[in-house]
Amino acid sequence: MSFWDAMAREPSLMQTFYGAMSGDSKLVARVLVSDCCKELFRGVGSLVDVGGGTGTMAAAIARAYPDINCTVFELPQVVPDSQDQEAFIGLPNLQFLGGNMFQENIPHGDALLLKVRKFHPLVISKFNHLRYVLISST
Ligand SMILES: C[S@@+](CC[C@H](N)C(=O)[O-])C[C@H]1O[C@@H](n2cnc3c(N)ncnc32)[C@H](O)[C@@H]1O
Repeated sequence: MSFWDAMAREPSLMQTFYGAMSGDSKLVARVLVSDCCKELFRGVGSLVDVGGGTGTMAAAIARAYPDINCTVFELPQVVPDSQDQEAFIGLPNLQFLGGNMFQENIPHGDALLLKVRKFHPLVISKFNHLRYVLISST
């Protein structure tokens, strides 16, 4: 059983983990959507946050750039609670898609966002053909 599957069996652990991830993303998102990073988003019409957790980062981008269509691609067990968050209602350019990045095709996007500590070779091979990869690492 994977770490993620094991965690899915412990709702309180899930809440703590994804809450912590979201808190970190709030900080990083403040920089990413500030004027200093505007250039990164030039020409980007669609963005996929791969393993985007509860959507904090994608939502910040969707709010700052209403013309960018943002998708959070996450494990199916994380999506239902995430997409129902009240803060995301009224963000027409934000959607969630459940899937496993190692088993399924990552949806197409002009830009992919992936927050990891180190790259898994499988992930790199999937990203090779893409135009942009925005990386944020804690
Ligand atoms: C380090 S957390 C980062 C979460 C989010 N990007 C953030 O910054 O808050 C890694 C994320 O990848 C997701 N994840 C792990 N394995 C995955 C897979 N095979 N396919 C899709 N998402 C996956 C986890 O559910 C988790 O939300």
